[in-house]
Amino acid sequence: MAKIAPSILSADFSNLEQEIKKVEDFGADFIHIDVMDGNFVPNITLGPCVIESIRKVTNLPFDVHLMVENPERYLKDFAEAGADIISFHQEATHHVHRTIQDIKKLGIKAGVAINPATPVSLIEDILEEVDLILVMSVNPGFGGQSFIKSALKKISTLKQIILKNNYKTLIEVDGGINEDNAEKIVKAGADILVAGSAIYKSCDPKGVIKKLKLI
Ligand SMILES: O=C(CO)[C@@H](O)[C@H](O)COP(=O)(O)O
Ligand SMILES: [Co+2]
Repeated sequence: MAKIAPSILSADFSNLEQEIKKVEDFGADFIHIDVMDGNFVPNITLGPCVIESIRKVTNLPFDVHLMVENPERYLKDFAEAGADIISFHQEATHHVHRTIQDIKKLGIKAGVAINPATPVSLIEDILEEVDLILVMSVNPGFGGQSFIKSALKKISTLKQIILKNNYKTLIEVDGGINEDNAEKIVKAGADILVAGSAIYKSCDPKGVIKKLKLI
């Protein structure tokens, strides 16, 4: 059974407390928080002060997805604001291994995200070090895009390497996930599904979370 991480990027930002409590009541496992800097991606979202505020409204773990250049500059700020997992992009720093170690030194979990065009081979050497790999199934920057099918092959390749080597690394998949394609994604090897618009833009978010959790 996959764990579900609703992305608040598609939530009503004027009412974040209720939007977070709602998905917690409906059985969400994490809150996925998309941080965009207008540089690594062509969109700007939120920073540590918003995370610090919403930290008070839920006990769910905060899964912070950094879509920022040189993420190493902000790790301490996000950890202090309440992140439980920080994932940064392989493409956004020269120092992937060092950045993983720096996140772990802050006492939280470390994830590495890869864009649709980034091959698994580029993160194979750090797989054992990292708590999760965040496979992007859309180009990062916006919610509500369509799932890129080539992610499925990437997920199964990753899963085979993880199983073969007995690594503990989890696979999280992010972008364009809905009730229609979730089964294929979990079959390919996903452990955590991020869903933004499929949950927050639905008239039955409770039903969507329930269905995704049963896969
Ligand atoms: O990181 C991102 C987008 O860059 C995601 O977390 C999206 O927020 C997911 O939204 P949907 O594709 O599920 O609408
Ligand atoms: Co995300």
